[in-house]
Formats: sequence, structure tokens, C-alpha cells
Amino acid sequence: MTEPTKMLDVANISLRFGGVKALTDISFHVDEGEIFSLIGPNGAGKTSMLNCISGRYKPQEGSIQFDGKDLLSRSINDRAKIGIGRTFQNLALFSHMSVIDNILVGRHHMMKNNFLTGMLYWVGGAQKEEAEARAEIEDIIDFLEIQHVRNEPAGSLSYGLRKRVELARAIAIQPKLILLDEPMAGMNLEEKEDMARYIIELNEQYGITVVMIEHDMGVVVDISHRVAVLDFGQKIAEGLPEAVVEDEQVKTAYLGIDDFSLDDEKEAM
Ligand SMILES: Nc1ncnc2c1ncn2[C@@H]1O[C@H](COP(=O)(O)OP(=O)(O)OP(=O)(O)O)[C@@H](O)[C@H]1O
Repeated sequence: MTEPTKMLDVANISLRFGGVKALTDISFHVDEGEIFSLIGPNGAGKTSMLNCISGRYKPQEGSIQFDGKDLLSRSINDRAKIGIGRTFQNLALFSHMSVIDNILVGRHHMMKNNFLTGMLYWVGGAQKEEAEARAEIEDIIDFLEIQHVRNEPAGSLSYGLRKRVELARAIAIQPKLILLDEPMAGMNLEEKEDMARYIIELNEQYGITVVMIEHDMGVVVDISHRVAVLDFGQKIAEGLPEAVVEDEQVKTAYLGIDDFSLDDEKEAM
């Protein structure tokens, strides 16, 4: 068997906001091809951790490497260029723009032509480049089954569909790694099942490595290869999902929290 390749290496990350310690000495790694979930109660530091990887927050201590290269010295835009895509906890679509234009926004950073050369759109390369981007985006639209709403304004869609459009936009940058912040939040059972299927397929068919924050424990156990658990900004467990949910420290952290009723979730799925 070949050794797994380490894609993301998070080492000793600490992040403070004034006196609030959002993350303390967090280390974990994600192998190429994995679906890796970050879980933990509200306020545990999950989004802060994702924001350190995506470049929104700059930790005071520690390092993050992506494909063996330092990530913390890079800008947010640079991260997209080197293959890191993300979706947000709260939807971040342009509601008045069509679905297809929202997805194209994700793609634009990859285009060689910028605003100035774009002014020469009808003369040369930009037109061809845009046509190529649109063709690739049609594949993503097919994959996520959003053909029927491709020309609708994003704001007119159901919540579940908008989440899918956001995912499409993140895939459009052709990421090697995708960061998903609560992809199933606010979804009904059918929408959750669809989203779980898309995540598995984007991982298996598109070969995209996934780091996901998710509260639905049934989904986490069903689709994650490995899981890390945060509580009060500290990592309290890491490992295979079935083992992590049986961990006593993890159970204590979740004590009294309805999200953590694995049996109920399993029945519901
Ligand atoms: N921009 C910020 N400014 C100040 N404090 C922040 C900021 N972002 C996060 N925090 C604090 O850091 C801690 C961790 O928050 P974070 O949002 O990362 O947790 P979380 O596990 O994602 O929670 P949830 O599941 O509710 O989304 C909390 O105490 C939060 O108030």
C-alpha cells in the first residue's frame, strides 16, 4: 500500500481575539483524498480554524502548510489560485445575479484576462476564455443538478438550492481542497441526503479533498474518513468517526446537546 500524501498540515495554531482564546495549540493533518470533519459544540473554534486555513483570520502562533508550502504568508486570493475553495456558514451569493453568473464569479480569478484586457473582450482572448469557462461550468451544473434554475436569480431559489449553487461556485475554481462550513445547515432531510451524495461524489469523482464543519452527527459519521473534535478552542479528540463519537471526553463536551444524538440521526437518515 502506498503512504497517503499529506495535503494540509496544521501545526500548533493559536488564535486570540483580545482576551478570547478562540484556538489553543491546534494540530492536525489532512491527507490527499480525505473527507475530514471538524466538529464540536457551539463556540468551540471550528469556523475560526477554517478561517485560518482560508486566510480570513491570521493566527498569532503556529503554521499551516498546503502541499508542503507555507499557507499563512499567502493572501486569500492566492489560496484560490493554489487550489483551495470554500463555502460559507451563511450564504454568500449575489442574490440578484443568475445562478450561472454567480458560478462564473468563482471562476473569474482563474482567467488570465483582467478588467483592463476585458475591455478588449470582443477583440480576442477573453471571449474564448469565457466560452471555455462556461463549458466547464455546464458540467458542474449537470453534476449538481441545477440545470432547471441556471438562469434564475440566486435570491429566488430555495435554501437547499442556494447551498448547491454556492458549492458549484467553489468547485468552479477547480480546487484540490474544499472547505465546507456547515454544508447541511438549515436543510430538510431530502436536501441533506442530496448534499451528502454530492460531497461524496466530488471527493470520489473529482478527487477533491474535503475539510468540513458539520453539526449533523449522522452525516459526519456516514461520510467522513476522519474527524477532529474541538471544545473551547482545544482539540480533544481525533480519529475514525465511529471511535470519536464513543470517546468519553467528546460525549462530555456534547452533554445535553441535542445535535449529538447519533441514534436519532441514524434513524432520520
Ligand atoms: N471575529 C471575531 N471576533 C471576536 N471573537 C471571535 C471572532 N470569531 C470568533 N470569535 C470567538 O471565538 C470563539 C470560537 O468561535 P467560532 O465561531 O470559531 O466557533 P464555532 O465552533 O465555529 O461555533 P459555531 O458552531 O457556533 O459556529 C468564540 O468564543 C467566538 O466568540
